[in-house]
Amino acid sequence: MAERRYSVGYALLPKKQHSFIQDSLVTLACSRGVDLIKIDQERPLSDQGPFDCILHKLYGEDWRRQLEDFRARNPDALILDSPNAIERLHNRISMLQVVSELKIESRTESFGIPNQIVIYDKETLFDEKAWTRLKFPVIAKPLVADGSAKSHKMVLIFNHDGLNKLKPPIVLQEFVNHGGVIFKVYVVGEHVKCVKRKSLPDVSEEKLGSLEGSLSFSQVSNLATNERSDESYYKLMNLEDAEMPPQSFLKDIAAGLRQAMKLNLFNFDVIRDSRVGTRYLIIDINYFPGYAKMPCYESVLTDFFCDIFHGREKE
Ligand SMILES: Nc1ncnc2c1ncn2[C@@H]1O[C@H](COP(=O)(O)OP(=O)(O)OP(=O)(O)O)[C@@H](O)[C@H]1O
Ligand SMILES: O=P(O)(O)O[C@H]1[C@H](OP(=O)(O)O)[C@@H](OP(=O)(O)O)[C@@H](O)[C@@H](O)[C@@H]1OP(=O)(O)O
Ligand SMILES: [Mg+2]
Ligand SMILES: [Mg+2]
Repeated sequence: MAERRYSVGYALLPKKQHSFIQDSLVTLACSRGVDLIKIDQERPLSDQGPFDCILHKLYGEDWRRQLEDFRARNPDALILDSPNAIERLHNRISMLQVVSELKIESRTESFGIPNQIVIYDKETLFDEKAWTRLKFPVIAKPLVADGSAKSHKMVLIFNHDGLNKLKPPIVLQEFVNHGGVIFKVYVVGEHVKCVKRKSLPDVSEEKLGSLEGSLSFSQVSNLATNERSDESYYKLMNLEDAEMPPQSFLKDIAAGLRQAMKLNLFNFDVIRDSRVGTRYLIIDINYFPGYAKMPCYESVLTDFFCDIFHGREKE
């Protein structure tokens, strides 16, 4: 008897579709019984399908309503991931709150988030009392992380002079020296893959006093290179010497975040505190990141689809 095939309808913006829906992924998934089918965003979702799963990275009330309608009509189908769960990541305070509440068993490593405060208005920005807990340098990040270019615009603030050009609502997060390397941990269901990326260089205490008020930047960790083979990338960015955090530690954090956030598709950014080599800080969590930059993304995603469909057969 022919093996049951599964259909995954995807709804992505053009840039995302171009980067994520590569022939290599479609072909491999198809060979494993999973058909990736583009949802026509010009027509109602209810007129399309049938789908065993909807994979999406779209926002807005109309799309949310269509997904709710789809879920009501197809209670056994999967939605990856639910808009309610994704919403937590659109605010840089609620995004990291889940990390602060995470408990994992770890023998030597510890983790947390950097000291941070949220500033809703200019008055608070210049109110010294609001500052008692933070020390310079700090990174000013837009409070809203909604995928817009604006939500990635950051400013590294070295002293009070740098506060003038900030526009609340923002999060002010202590800049923690971490040796210029960031660890991006990609999560696809139970699959966890850590890669190294270029980050901001350390800021020495001595230099702090003489630095200009601030430095603006955006998505420093997203430097694309032609060949994605990690060895050459790590050499090019001289990242090869940076030691990876223990995989079991990252898997425990990934599993804890997945359970707490009820998300399957995300990555989280980890830096190692240069002052304490076994202390790791989570500074950012992203829904449905750039998986195509992850080594072997085709097999990881295809294995995940098989897990969710065949795993359900065993239920
Ligand atoms: N608290 C911090 N201490 C040190 N460096 C930081 C800190 N927060 C951010 N950075 C640096 O700034 C970069 C961007 O920060 P963050 O990841 O929060 O922004 P983003 O726009 O959400 O990035 P992404 O493209 O990963 O979504 C990080 O990759 C890291 O290099
Ligand atoms: O496509 P890219 O490779 O830039 O992926 C980036 C992704 O952009 P896209 O979803 O619009 O594609 C970003 O999404 P928004 O926060 O802007 O929603 C965010 O998830 C980054 O963390 C991803 O970079 P990565 O963490 O994987 O390095
Ligand atoms: Mg980040
Ligand atoms: Mg981010």
